[in-house]
Amino acid sequence: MSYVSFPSGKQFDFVAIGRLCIDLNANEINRPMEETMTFTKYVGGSPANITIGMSRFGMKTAFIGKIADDQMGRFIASYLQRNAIDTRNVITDRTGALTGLAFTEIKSPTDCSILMYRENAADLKLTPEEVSEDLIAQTKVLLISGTALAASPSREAVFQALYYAKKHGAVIAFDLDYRPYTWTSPEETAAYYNLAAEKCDIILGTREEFDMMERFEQNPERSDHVTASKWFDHSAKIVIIKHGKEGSIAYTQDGVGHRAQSFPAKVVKTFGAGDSYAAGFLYGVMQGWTLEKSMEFGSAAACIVISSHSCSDAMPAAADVHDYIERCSRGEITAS
Ligand SMILES: Nc1ncnc2c1ncn2[C@@H]1O[C@H](COP(=O)(O)OP(=O)(O)OP(=O)(O)O)[C@@H](O)[C@H]1O
Ligand SMILES: O=C(O)C[C@@H](O)[C@H](O)C(=O)CO
Repeated sequence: MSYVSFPSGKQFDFVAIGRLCIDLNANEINRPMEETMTFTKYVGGSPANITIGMSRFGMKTAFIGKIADDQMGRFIASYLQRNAIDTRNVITDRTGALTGLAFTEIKSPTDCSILMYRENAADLKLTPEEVSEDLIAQTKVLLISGTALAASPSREAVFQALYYAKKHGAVIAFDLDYRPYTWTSPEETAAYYNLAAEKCDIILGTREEFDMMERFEQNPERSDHVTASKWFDHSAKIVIIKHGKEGSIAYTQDGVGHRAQSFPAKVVKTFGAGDSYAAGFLYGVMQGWTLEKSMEFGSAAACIVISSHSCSDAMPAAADVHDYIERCSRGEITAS
């Protein structure tokens, strides 16, 4: 059964808007940042990672965002291009804004944190006038991500993109991607997240991210079913609530909860699980697979990324994900 129908006759399968930054992932893992001496540089930012994932699955993709006018910005643009992502709407900032940097600390597979440098970040400078209506008119799916809502003018740029997506019939996916360090107050955060989510067809978030949006007021029991139901009064067709290693549940308008277990993984770090899960899941539903199969595919893609050093560069091809699922079914992969 198909819960979302994707428009046909579009040039792009998938366009995302939002954060483009640099991840500097600790090379010396299993130790605190104070003792970490070297890092490897990767493209980062949740929507960028998801787009790279979709492109590796063979989807036709493009990105809408803003990069700094410096070596880091040029590194990001060329990496996207090498991954066959259309960058016609990746704008170069001319105001002296900087590329956001995320230094990751990998103390253990379950204890990872991020040290962010996001003062005057270029990605938050994208203006509504810079969002290309033509590009959004030409995509089956538009993905938005929460961090771009944290400040103006990027916030208004996202709402402009939502307007164009509705106007031209693109399916809208929202990865909540809540990063507290980019926001100033819980009230402001919840207000903008809720306003954007009302307009979206597919909403993906962790239990904690939905808690942030609900502020515990409407749902003191933290029930996934209560969380999902609210969005079906707006535009949502699918609401996914992720529970890390415990798996995920997708609710549909008929009130049914579709569950997916996670797969075993030799975890290096947990960053990037949500991004690869989103890419795998969206790819699956765009192939017309069942929700269960799409979630399974997303869960296996997540395992590949969390077993690797990076988020973006580790995004797998579809054959790698199928292979991972088969190896798990043969008992060849066990948890770390
Ligand atoms: N330790 C783990 N072992 C196996 N699979 C995992 C693990 N952690 C996450 N996953 C898989 O990844 C999916 C998404 O993970 P999670 O709920 O942690 O998302 P997230 O918090 O958005 O991720 P991120 O850390 O990238 O922000 C889960 O539903 C699960 O399938
Ligand atoms: O901005 C962050 O929080 C880190 C990102 O750059 C990282 O690539 C990520 O978003 C993983 O989900």
